[in-house]
Amino acid sequence: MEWLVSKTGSFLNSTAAVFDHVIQVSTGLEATLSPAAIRVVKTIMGNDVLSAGFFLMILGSFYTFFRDLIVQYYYEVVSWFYVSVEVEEGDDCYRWLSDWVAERPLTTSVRHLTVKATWDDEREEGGYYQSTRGDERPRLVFIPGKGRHILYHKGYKINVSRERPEQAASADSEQSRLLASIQKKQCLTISTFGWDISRLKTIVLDAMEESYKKKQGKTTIYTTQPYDSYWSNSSTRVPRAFHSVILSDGLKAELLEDIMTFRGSSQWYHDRGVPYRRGYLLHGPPGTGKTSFIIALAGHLDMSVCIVNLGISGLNDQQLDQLLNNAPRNSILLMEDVDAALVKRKAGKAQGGTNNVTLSGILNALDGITAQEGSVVFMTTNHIRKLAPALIRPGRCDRKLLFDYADEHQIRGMFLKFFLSRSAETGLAVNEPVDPRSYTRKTDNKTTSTSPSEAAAQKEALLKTQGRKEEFDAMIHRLADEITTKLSYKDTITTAQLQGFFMLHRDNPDTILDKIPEFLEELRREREALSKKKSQRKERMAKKKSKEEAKEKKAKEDKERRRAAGEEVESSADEEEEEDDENDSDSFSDSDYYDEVTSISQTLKGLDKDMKEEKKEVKEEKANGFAHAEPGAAPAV
Ligand SMILES: Nc1ncnc2c1ncn2[C@@H]1O[C@H](COP(=O)(O)OP(=O)(O)OP(=O)(O)O)[C@@H](O)[C@H]1O
Repeated sequence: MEWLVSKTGSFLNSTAAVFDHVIQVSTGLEATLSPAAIRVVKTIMGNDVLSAGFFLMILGSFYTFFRDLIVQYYYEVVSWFYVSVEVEEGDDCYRWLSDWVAERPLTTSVRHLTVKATWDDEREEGGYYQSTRGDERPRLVFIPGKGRHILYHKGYKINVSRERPEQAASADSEQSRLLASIQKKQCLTISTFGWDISRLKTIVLDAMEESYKKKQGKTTIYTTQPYDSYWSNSSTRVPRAFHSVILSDGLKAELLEDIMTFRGSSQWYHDRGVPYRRGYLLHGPPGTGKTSFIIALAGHLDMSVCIVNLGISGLNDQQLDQLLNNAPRNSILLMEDVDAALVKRKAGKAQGGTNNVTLSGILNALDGITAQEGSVVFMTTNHIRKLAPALIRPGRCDRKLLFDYADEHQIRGMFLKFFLSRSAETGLAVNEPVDPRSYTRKTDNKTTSTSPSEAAAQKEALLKTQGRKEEFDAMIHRLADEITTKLSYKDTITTAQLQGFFMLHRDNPDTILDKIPEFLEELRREREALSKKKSQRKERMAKKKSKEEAKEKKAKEDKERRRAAGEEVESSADEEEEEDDENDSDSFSDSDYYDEVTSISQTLKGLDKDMKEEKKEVKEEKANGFAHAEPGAAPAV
């Protein structure tokens, strides 16, 4: 202890001596310092504790300085021995490289993973399709998570680093900081030891090739996440067979021809200075095949589909513009339910929501699609009347096509699609009782070698089956004729409802005819319930509106009174908002929506009334001994 005290004392003395010496040596300095400053320095030097503290402070500063220096140069020095490639989220390369990394076997160094459940069709090839009692499970994809990881590729070590760049602390509020951090794109860096960059270039090229190979013959669907202004998600799926979508006679062929002509007319557009893009609006009741058609069309034309959900929270005009402009090449841009997005915006605004897509934002984004030559944009809506004329004027929307309730051609087509044997669309042989569990995936069918006698027996069985199939098909055609006399456009059935009905009886097509009255009755009840609900909602809205109007009127009168009394009155946010909406002359009002709903329910009521009258007529005809005529068999409207 004594030793420690004496050592510390001598250390402090020598420190003081050093400072004394410094002071003495810098006598010139003394002349320049003010007497007060010299007094402070001398006090410090004369006090053991103060001079030791001062010394430690200097020591600490040196330590920090050298530590930072080492850290900074360590990475520079180390990186001198490495080559690296960095890519930002949102770029195609990011997707390719992420998938490439996900496909590599993980080493023990990878301890932080991101896991993704996917239902893509890759499981058919990869053999990682899991099944218990025949039911399906998603494929789990494990990807190295945030941080640095090591992988081995062709015998050499690859460092993979996934980081989100540091957040600038300048954002003024917590919310904007959060928003900015979400918007900040992740970076993926791959690096390897040595100075040969060609290895990494090869990896990127391989990743791109792998990605294209996987997408071959598939339809890729791109979507986006809240707050992202790039296509952050993509999934591939087996293309939907084009002939599986049943539209009115000639509509599909007409649309296909239109789009094919467009795709082959780039020179024509350039020569005439017309922006080379084409917009389509598919409108009509829900469940009439609008989305299905677009997906099938993309598969047929070997294009991808980029789906923008305009109602997604956090999406603003600028992001929408970026999304539309940065859509992957050779893709169809699909904006679903455009009307709903604007209604949501109004509701969102009222509740302080974050959806900021405006009508003018959509218009600008549509007009500004310049990066993509030959863009094909599809919009869908259930309520065309709610759309602003500016949105659907030619140039933004070149073709408006009604996807209506199923007509006879569609009813027949849907029935044949479900029940005709060897149905090319479904691959199901429906002349055998179809047990859903007997439907196996392509990969489950193993090719086994057969002996000549087995082959002959199989051939005979096949011929027999063939004969039965032809018989069965003839029956299905007869049934289809009868069904189209019982159901018609007038029944206001959507193709989705038909699909549900036929699927319900898929094992017994011959019972379908008897089930039709039940089916129609069910639809009628559904419609009634829906229109009741809608009229109740309309009443509620009208009440709410009149209350709000009364409140607003009162507030305005109050303000007027105060203004008249000479008080200073600020214009409220509400007033400004109101002005905004008024300026937004293209926007539609809620009342339009309800007008439309009312008109639909009135049409339905009218149709029901027509049917009742027809039934009455038939009864009368029967009573008068005329030939039997089925209700609902009136010609299509
Ligand atoms: N015309 C059709 N041909 C074949 N299948 C159809 C057709 N219409 C609807 N379907 C089937 O009905 C379901 C719903 O169809 P889809 O989503 O395409 O309708 P939609 O018109 O886009 O509806 P919404 O307006 O609500 O988005 C799908 O399973 C689809 O297979």
